[in-house]
Amino acid sequence: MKPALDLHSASLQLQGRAVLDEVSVSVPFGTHLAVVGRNGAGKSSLLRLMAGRLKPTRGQVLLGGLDLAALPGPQRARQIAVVHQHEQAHGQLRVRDYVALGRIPHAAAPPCESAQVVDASLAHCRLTALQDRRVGTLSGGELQRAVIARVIAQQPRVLLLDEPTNHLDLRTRADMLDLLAALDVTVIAALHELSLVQRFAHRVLLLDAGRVAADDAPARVFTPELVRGHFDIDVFHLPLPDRARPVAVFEAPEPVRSS
Ligand SMILES: Nc1ncnc2c1ncn2[C@@H]1O[C@H](COP(=O)(O)OP(=O)(O)OP(=O)(O)O)[C@@H](O)[C@H]1O
Repeated sequence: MKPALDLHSASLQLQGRAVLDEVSVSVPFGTHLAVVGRNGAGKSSLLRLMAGRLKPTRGQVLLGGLDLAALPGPQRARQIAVVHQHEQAHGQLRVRDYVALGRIPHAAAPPCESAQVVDASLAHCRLTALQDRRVGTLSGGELQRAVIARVIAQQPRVLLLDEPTNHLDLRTRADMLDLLAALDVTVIAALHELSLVQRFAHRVLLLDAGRVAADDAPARVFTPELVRGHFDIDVFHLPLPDRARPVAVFEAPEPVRSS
Protein backbone atom coordinates (compact mmCIF):
# COMPACT_ATOMS: atom_id res chain seq x y z
CA MET A 1 0.00 0.00 0.00
CA LYS A 2 1.22 3.53 -0.80
CA PRO A 3 2.15 5.65 2.25
CA ALA A 4 -0.58 8.05 3.38
CA LEU A 5 1.81 10.97 3.10
CA ASP A 6 5.17 11.15 1.44
CA LEU A 7 7.50 14.12 1.27
CA HIS A 8 10.37 13.89 -1.20
CA SER A 9 13.18 16.38 -0.53
CA ALA A 10 10.60 19.10 0.16
CA SER A 11 12.06 22.55 0.70
CA LEU A 12 10.14 25.71 1.53
CA GLN A 13 11.19 29.31 1.24
CA LEU A 14 9.04 32.08 2.69
CA GLN A 15 9.90 35.70 1.96
CA GLY A 16 13.38 34.61 0.85
CA ARG A 17 13.99 32.60 4.05
CA ALA A 18 14.72 28.87 3.93
CA VAL A 19 12.11 27.53 6.35
CA LEU A 20 12.28 23.82 5.41
CA ASP A 21 15.29 22.22 3.80
CA GLU A 22 15.15 18.94 1.87
CA VAL A 23 12.64 17.26 4.18
CA SER A 24 11.96 13.64 3.27
CA VAL A 25 9.48 11.68 5.34
CA SER A 26 7.17 8.78 4.56
CA VAL A 27 4.15 8.17 6.81
CA PRO A 28 2.34 4.84 6.34
CA PHE A 29 -1.44 4.61 6.87
CA GLY A 30 -2.37 4.39 10.53
CA THR A 31 0.92 5.80 11.82
CA HIS A 32 0.77 8.33 14.64
CA LEU A 33 3.66 10.73 14.14
CA ALA A 34 4.70 13.47 16.56
CA VAL A 35 6.58 16.43 15.06
CA VAL A 36 8.83 18.04 17.65
CA GLY A 37 11.51 20.73 17.67
CA ARG A 38 12.27 24.05 19.28
CA ASN A 39 10.31 27.23 18.52
CA GLY A 40 10.82 28.21 14.90
CA ALA A 41 12.13 24.76 13.87
CA GLY A 42 9.50 24.57 11.12
CA LYS A 43 6.77 22.34 12.64
CA SER A 44 3.79 24.50 11.62
CA SER A 45 5.27 25.10 8.19
CA LEU A 46 5.70 21.35 7.69
CA LEU A 47 2.07 20.76 8.64
CA ARG A 48 0.97 23.47 6.22
CA LEU A 49 2.91 21.72 3.44
CA MET A 50 1.32 18.40 4.39
CA ALA A 51 -2.13 20.02 4.36
CA GLY A 52 -1.53 21.47 0.90
CA ARG A 53 -1.90 25.04 2.26
CA LEU A 54 1.63 25.79 1.07
CA LYS A 55 3.45 24.37 -1.92
CA PRO A 56 7.05 23.25 -1.59
CA THR A 57 9.54 25.53 -3.33
CA ARG A 58 11.35 22.34 -4.37
CA GLY A 59 10.46 18.67 -3.98
CA GLN A 60 7.09 16.96 -3.75
CA VAL A 61 4.31 16.13 -1.31
CA LEU A 62 2.31 13.01 -2.17
CA LEU A 63 -1.04 12.03 -0.64
CA GLY A 64 -1.74 8.33 -1.13
CA GLY A 65 0.82 8.39 -3.96
CA LEU A 66 -0.78 11.37 -5.76
CA ASP A 67 0.76 14.82 -6.06
CA LEU A 68 -1.04 16.86 -3.39
CA ALA A 69 -0.60 20.09 -5.36
CA ALA A 70 -2.58 18.60 -8.29
CA LEU A 71 -5.50 17.26 -6.20
CA PRO A 72 -8.76 19.24 -6.46
CA GLY A 73 -9.72 20.99 -3.20
CA PRO A 74 -12.85 18.91 -2.43
CA GLN A 75 -10.96 15.64 -2.91
CA ARG A 76 -8.22 16.91 -0.61
CA ALA A 77 -10.80 17.97 2.01
CA ARG A 78 -12.29 14.47 2.07
CA GLN A 79 -8.89 13.00 2.86
CA ILE A 80 -7.09 15.54 5.07
CA ALA A 81 -8.45 17.25 8.17
CA VAL A 82 -6.54 20.00 9.92
CA VAL A 83 -6.70 21.34 13.48
CA HIS A 84 -4.96 24.70 13.72
CA GLN A 85 -3.17 26.20 16.70
CA HIS A 86 -5.89 28.82 17.01
CA GLU A 87 -9.20 27.37 15.92
CA GLN A 88 -11.91 29.82 14.93
CA ALA A 89 -14.61 30.11 17.55
CA HIS A 90 -18.20 29.29 16.55
CA GLY A 91 -19.62 30.38 19.89
CA GLN A 92 -23.27 30.57 18.85
CA LEU A 93 -23.42 27.11 17.25
CA ARG A 94 -24.70 24.16 19.23
CA VAL A 95 -22.01 21.50 19.74
CA ARG A 96 -23.83 19.04 17.49
CA ASP A 97 -24.09 21.56 14.62
CA TYR A 98 -20.44 22.49 15.10
CA VAL A 99 -19.36 18.83 14.83
CA ALA A 100 -21.60 18.47 11.76
CA LEU A 101 -19.44 21.10 10.00
CA GLY A 102 -16.99 18.22 9.53
CA ARG A 103 -19.48 16.70 7.09
CA ILE A 104 -19.23 19.61 4.61
CA PRO A 105 -16.78 17.76 2.32
CA HIS A 106 -19.25 14.83 2.30
CA ALA A 107 -22.29 16.87 1.25
CA ALA A 108 -23.25 14.12 -1.22
CA ALA A 109 -23.59 11.51 1.56
CA PRO A 110 -27.16 10.57 2.66
CA PRO A 111 -28.28 12.74 5.66
CA CYS A 112 -28.96 9.66 7.84
CA GLU A 113 -25.40 8.43 7.24
CA SER A 114 -24.00 11.85 8.20
CA ALA A 115 -26.17 11.94 11.33
CA GLN A 116 -24.79 8.55 12.38
CA VAL A 117 -21.22 9.73 11.81
CA VAL A 118 -21.86 12.85 13.92
CA ASP A 119 -23.40 10.70 16.70
CA ALA A 120 -20.36 8.40 16.69
CA SER A 121 -17.92 11.35 16.69
CA LEU A 122 -19.72 12.96 19.64
CA ALA A 123 -19.66 9.65 21.52
CA HIS A 124 -15.97 9.03 20.77
CA CYS A 125 -15.14 12.45 22.25
CA ARG A 126 -17.52 12.02 25.24
CA LEU A 127 -19.68 14.94 24.07
CA THR A 128 -23.07 13.27 23.66
CA ALA A 129 -24.41 14.86 26.85
CA LEU A 130 -23.16 18.30 25.74
CA GLN A 131 -24.42 18.19 22.16
CA ASP A 132 -27.12 20.85 22.69
CA ARG A 133 -24.85 23.32 24.51
CA ARG A 134 -23.54 26.38 22.67
CA VAL A 135 -19.87 26.09 21.73
CA GLY A 136 -19.18 29.42 23.45
CA THR A 137 -20.13 27.93 26.84
CA LEU A 138 -17.64 25.03 26.72
CA SER A 139 -14.50 24.85 28.85
CA GLY A 140 -11.11 24.81 27.08
CA GLY A 141 -10.85 21.02 27.34
CA GLU A 142 -14.44 20.46 26.16
CA LEU A 143 -13.86 22.82 23.24
CA GLN A 144 -10.74 20.88 22.20
CA ARG A 145 -12.80 17.67 22.31
CA ALA A 146 -15.44 19.34 20.11
CA VAL A 147 -12.73 20.35 17.62
CA ILE A 148 -11.49 16.74 17.51
CA ALA A 149 -15.07 15.46 17.14
CA ARG A 150 -15.53 17.82 14.16
CA VAL A 151 -12.45 16.49 12.37
CA ILE A 152 -13.35 12.87 13.18
CA ALA A 153 -16.75 13.52 11.57
CA GLN A 154 -14.84 14.57 8.46
CA GLN A 155 -13.62 10.94 8.24
CA PRO A 156 -10.18 11.90 6.96
CA ARG A 157 -7.44 9.46 6.09
CA VAL A 158 -4.89 11.92 7.46
CA LEU A 159 -5.41 14.13 10.50
CA LEU A 160 -2.98 17.02 11.00
CA LEU A 161 -2.89 18.85 14.33
CA ASP A 162 -0.81 21.86 15.30
CA GLU A 163 -0.31 21.93 19.07
CA PRO A 164 -3.66 20.31 19.93
CA THR A 165 -2.93 20.38 23.67
CA ASN A 166 -2.15 24.10 24.04
CA HIS A 167 -3.82 25.73 27.04
CA LEU A 168 -4.99 22.42 28.52
CA ASP A 169 -4.17 21.17 32.01
CA LEU A 170 -1.97 18.11 32.27
CA ARG A 171 -4.82 15.61 32.80
CA THR A 172 -6.82 17.05 29.88
CA ARG A 173 -3.70 16.99 27.68
CA ALA A 174 -3.23 13.31 28.42
CA ASP A 175 -6.95 12.68 27.71
CA MET A 176 -6.64 14.49 24.39
CA LEU A 177 -3.65 12.43 23.31
CA ASP A 178 -5.35 9.19 24.43
CA LEU A 179 -8.32 10.21 22.27
CA LEU A 180 -6.02 10.70 19.28
CA ALA A 181 -4.08 7.49 20.01
CA ALA A 182 -7.35 5.52 19.75
CA LEU A 183 -7.99 6.75 16.19
CA ASP A 184 -7.43 4.30 13.38
CA VAL A 185 -6.23 6.94 10.89
CA THR A 186 -2.90 8.56 10.14
CA VAL A 187 -2.36 11.25 12.76
CA ILE A 188 0.44 13.82 12.54
CA ALA A 189 0.68 16.25 15.44
CA ALA A 190 3.15 19.02 16.25
CA LEU A 191 3.70 18.83 19.99
CA HIS A 192 5.74 20.80 22.50
CA GLU A 193 4.91 18.63 25.49
CA LEU A 194 7.68 16.04 25.07
CA SER A 195 6.72 14.05 28.17
CA LEU A 196 3.34 13.23 26.56
CA VAL A 197 4.64 12.28 23.12
CA GLN A 198 5.06 8.57 23.94
CA ARG A 199 1.42 8.45 25.00
CA PHE A 200 0.32 8.98 21.45
CA ALA A 201 3.13 8.54 18.92
CA HIS A 202 4.56 5.49 17.21
CA ARG A 203 7.21 7.69 15.68
CA VAL A 204 8.84 11.05 16.32
CA LEU A 205 10.11 13.45 13.68
CA LEU A 206 12.61 15.87 15.19
CA LEU A 207 13.08 19.10 13.24
CA ASP A 208 16.00 21.46 13.77
CA ALA A 209 16.19 24.70 11.79
CA GLY A 210 13.98 23.27 9.02
CA ARG A 211 15.89 20.00 8.68
CA VAL A 212 15.07 16.48 9.82
CA ALA A 213 17.42 15.75 12.73
CA ALA A 214 15.84 12.38 13.63
CA ASP A 215 12.90 10.22 12.54
CA ASP A 216 12.48 7.15 14.69
CA ALA A 217 10.66 5.49 17.59
CA PRO A 218 10.24 7.81 20.62
CA ALA A 219 12.79 5.87 22.73
CA ARG A 220 15.41 6.27 20.00
CA VAL A 221 14.78 10.01 19.55
CA PHE A 222 14.53 10.95 23.23
CA THR A 223 18.06 9.90 24.13
CA PRO A 224 20.04 12.14 26.50
CA GLU A 225 22.39 13.08 23.65
CA LEU A 226 19.71 14.06 21.10
CA VAL A 227 17.56 15.87 23.67
CA ARG A 228 20.52 17.81 25.04
CA GLY A 229 21.82 18.57 21.54
CA HIS A 230 18.53 19.78 20.05
CA PHE A 231 16.52 21.15 22.99
CA ASP A 232 19.31 22.08 25.41
CA ILE A 233 17.55 20.21 28.20
CA ASP A 234 18.12 16.91 30.00
CA VAL A 235 15.94 13.81 29.85
CA PHE A 236 15.80 11.17 32.56
CA HIS A 237 14.12 7.82 31.93
CA LEU A 238 12.79 6.75 35.30
CA PRO A 239 11.55 3.17 35.86
CA LEU A 240 8.42 3.24 38.05
CA PRO A 241 6.92 0.09 39.58
CA ASP A 242 3.37 0.57 38.18
CA ARG A 243 4.37 1.70 34.67
CA ALA A 244 5.01 -0.61 31.70
CA ARG A 245 7.89 1.56 30.48
CA PRO A 246 10.22 4.11 32.06
CA VAL A 247 8.75 7.59 32.42
CA ALA A 248 10.65 10.28 30.51
CA VAL A 249 11.19 13.42 32.56
CA PHE A 250 12.47 16.49 30.71
CA GLU A 251 14.24 19.17 32.74
CA ALA A 252 16.25 22.25 31.89
CA PRO A 253 19.66 22.09 33.61
CA GLU A 254 19.83 24.20 36.77
CA PRO A 255 21.65 27.53 36.36
CA VAL A 256 25.23 27.52 37.62
CA ARG A 257 25.30 29.68 40.77
CA SER A 258 28.44 31.41 41.87
CA SER A 259 29.13 30.85 45.59
N1 LIG B 1 5.09 33.70 6.29
C1 LIG B 1 6.35 33.64 6.72
N2 LIG B 1 7.29 34.46 6.19
C2 LIG B 1 8.57 34.41 6.60
N3 LIG B 1 9.03 33.54 7.52
C3 LIG B 1 8.13 32.72 8.08
C4 LIG B 1 6.76 32.71 7.71
N4 LIG B 1 6.11 31.77 8.44
C5 LIG B 1 7.05 31.21 9.24
N5 LIG B 1 8.25 31.76 9.02
C6 LIG B 1 9.51 31.43 9.70
O1 LIG B 1 9.77 30.06 9.49
C7 LIG B 1 10.37 29.50 10.64
C8 LIG B 1 9.56 28.29 11.06
O2 LIG B 1 8.30 28.73 11.55
P1 LIG B 1 7.21 27.71 12.06
O3 LIG B 1 6.03 28.51 12.53
O4 LIG B 1 6.99 26.68 11.04
O5 LIG B 1 7.99 27.06 13.31
P2 LIG B 1 7.42 26.19 14.51
O6 LIG B 1 8.41 25.10 14.73
O7 LIG B 1 6.01 25.80 14.26
O8 LIG B 1 7.50 27.26 15.68
P3 LIG B 1 6.68 27.35 17.08
O9 LIG B 1 7.10 26.16 17.89
O10 LIG B 1 7.23 28.63 17.66
O11 LIG B 1 5.22 27.40 16.77
C9 LIG B 1 10.43 30.59 11.69
O12 LIG B 1 11.74 31.14 11.69
C10 LIG B 1 9.42 31.61 11.20
O13 LIG B 1 9.79 32.92 11.58
